[in-house]
Parts: sequence; structure tokens; C-alpha cells
Amino acid sequence: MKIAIGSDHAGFDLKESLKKYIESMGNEVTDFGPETDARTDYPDYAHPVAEAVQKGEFDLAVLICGSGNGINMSANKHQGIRAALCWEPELAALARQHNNANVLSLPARFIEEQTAKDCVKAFLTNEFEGGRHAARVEKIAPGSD
Ligand SMILES: O=C[C@H](O)[C@H](O)[C@H](O)COP(=O)(O)O
Repeated sequence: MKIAIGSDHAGFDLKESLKKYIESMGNEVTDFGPETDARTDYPDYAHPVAEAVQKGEFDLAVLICGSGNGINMSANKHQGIRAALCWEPELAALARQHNNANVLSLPARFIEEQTAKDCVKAFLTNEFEGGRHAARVEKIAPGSD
């Protein structure tokens, strides 16, 4: 799969680690930055990632900031983006299975590295189940897909 990844300064170290992990799973990863852990603003990275997913350039994306909230809120401003803030693997799996989430948001300051990897694995290896969930997802933002 083609995966986009981005963060702010608080998520930089985890981004670097997850980038390698996602590649090791056989995916192609595009890093939208930042390139260092210098202080920066999460919307500057969330919006380009969300726009690229929206355009269909990527299958899924991972965004990381300190709490996960800022980067998640920014991504969810975009039509067709369903970003899910997750901190344990079962949430990440459900975000795909029930909500057809296309962006995984992670809270770097509140999650262990291994748990973050487990969340990523769950997010990338689970599929939307459709069925009873399909009409509900359509009701989130009618006509946005
Ligand atoms: O939702 C926002 C994120 O948690 C940011 O990573 C956080 O606000 C950055 O805080 P600071 O500028 O104090 O490192």
C-alpha cells in the first residue's frame, strides 16, 4: 500500500520509527515532514497529508502529534477524511472495520512505541466491514466520498 505519514515536533521521533516499521511491512511510505524535531505547528503537516489522501494519492495515512488531538482535528476538516485518534490496537482495528477510517492519529506523548506500532499494524491490516456500518459512515458527511 501507499502510506503517507506526518507529524509535528512532538511526534517527530515516533514518526521516524513508524516510517521504518511501515516500510518493513512492505508498504511504500511518503514522509510529509517535519525533517527535524524543531518546534512546529501540526496543521502545517496534517493539511497536506489529508489533501493527498483526499485526492487518492495514498491508501491510508498516519499522523502524530503530542496528544494526537490537534493533528486529528486538522485532518478531519477535509472532505472524505475520517481520521481516528487511537491509543490501543483494538481501537485502530475498529476504526478501519466500523468507521472506514483513512487516517490514523497517534498521541506520541501518551503511547509507548511498541503500542504505537501495534496500532499501526492493526490499522493497516484490517478492512472496512461495510454492511450495517456503510450507511452510518455515509451519514458522517453525506456525499463526501
Ligand atoms: O494537539 C496538539 C499537540 O499535542 C501538540 O503536539 C502540542 O500542543 C505541542 O505542544 P508544545 O508546543 O508545548 O510542544
